[in-house]
Amino acid sequence: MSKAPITVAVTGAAGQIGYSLLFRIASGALFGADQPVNLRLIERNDEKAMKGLTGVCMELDDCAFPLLNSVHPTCDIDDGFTGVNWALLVGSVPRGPGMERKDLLSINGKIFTGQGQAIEKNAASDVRVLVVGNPCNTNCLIAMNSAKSIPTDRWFAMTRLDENRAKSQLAAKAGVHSTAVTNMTIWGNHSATQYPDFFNAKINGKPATDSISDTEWLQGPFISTVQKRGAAIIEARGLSSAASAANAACDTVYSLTRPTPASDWTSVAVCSDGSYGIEKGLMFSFPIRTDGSKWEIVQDVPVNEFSQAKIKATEDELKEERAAVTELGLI
Ligand SMILES: NC(=O)C1=CN([C@@H]2O[C@H](COP(=O)(O)OP(=O)(O)OC[C@H]3O[C@@H](n4cnc5c(N)ncnc54)[C@H](O)[C@@H]3O)[C@@H](O)[C@H]2O)C=CC1
Ligand SMILES: O=C([O-])CC(=O)C(=O)O
Repeated sequence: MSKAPITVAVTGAAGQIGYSLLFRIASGALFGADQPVNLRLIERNDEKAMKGLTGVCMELDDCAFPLLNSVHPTCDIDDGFTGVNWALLVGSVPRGPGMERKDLLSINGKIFTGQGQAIEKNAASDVRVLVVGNPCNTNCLIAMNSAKSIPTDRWFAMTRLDENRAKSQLAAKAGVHSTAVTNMTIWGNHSATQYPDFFNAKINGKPATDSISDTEWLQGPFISTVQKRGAAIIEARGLSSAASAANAACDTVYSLTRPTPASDWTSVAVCSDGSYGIEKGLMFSFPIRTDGSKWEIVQDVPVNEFSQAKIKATEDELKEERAAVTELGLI
């Protein structure tokens, strides 16, 4: 007997990331080759956006995906989040050249109060939420605080693109394939203060620092390349990264819904429980392991003085962002 479909809402479905993401979801990349999905596609109440969404729905039809059970386009968020098991919150304005992601707080932050409330009111009782729209950690904080009856362990903000970027950089430097790089933690904010932790990363099961002895590169260009990769893509493309962001969203949901491979972990921002001294309640990226349904922050990852200073800087930035959205009345 075929499985009951999983219902996935995607906001900003007619945008750049949406255009890469929806076809992956419909083809089974998130939940597997035997798992049907319903898509609930949410766009702004705007003629151009909704017309674009109509075109995307036509293309989804034209793929005749075996696993795609239904597609429901809407600009009504209550309707859009009805019965959803996963809500992928992508819809928001991307930054342009010269902007930092936190410059988007006042533009995008308000989207997430209404969406949090609509998810609380309409979603399935097992709903899980992944925020992609920037600044994603603090947008997630806003949505989570607007939906207090949904347990805090259901809320995630995406730092997997940073994890993937960091793995690729280490792999290129060590002359190995990116799959040889494991245990890659991104600590903190999806921003230029994030800390890609090379000390605890492994290459072929051994400390990455055994393969890469260039400490100056690890402490300097490696970290700053990962931190500033989004800006470099905007500079090169004139548009923010979309295909790699959609790919990372798929990876995030995939990793959260399957057991984490032995002795590895993955990075995603979750509501801090005070682990590693990070203030409780901040949406902070940690090393995470899961059995496919319950996740935990990996404890006892060594944090030396260098790492501690980097982790503190990104925590401080998240506190500043939280103060800014508190000031704006969003939490
Ligand atoms: N966390 C991460 O690693 C990454 C996050 N992003 C962020 O993802 C977001 C989306 O990026 P793109 O798809 O490239 O932008 P885009 O501008 O191509 O698409 C955004 C879509 O969202 C829609 N939208 C805006 N407000 C909405 C609302 N209130 N409800 C529903 N839909 C709404 C727009 O109509 C548009 O179709 C941006 O904030 C971007 O900065 C992008 C790359 C990586
Ligand atoms: O940099 C941006 O604004 C888009 C983004 O989040 C990324 O590419 O990491």
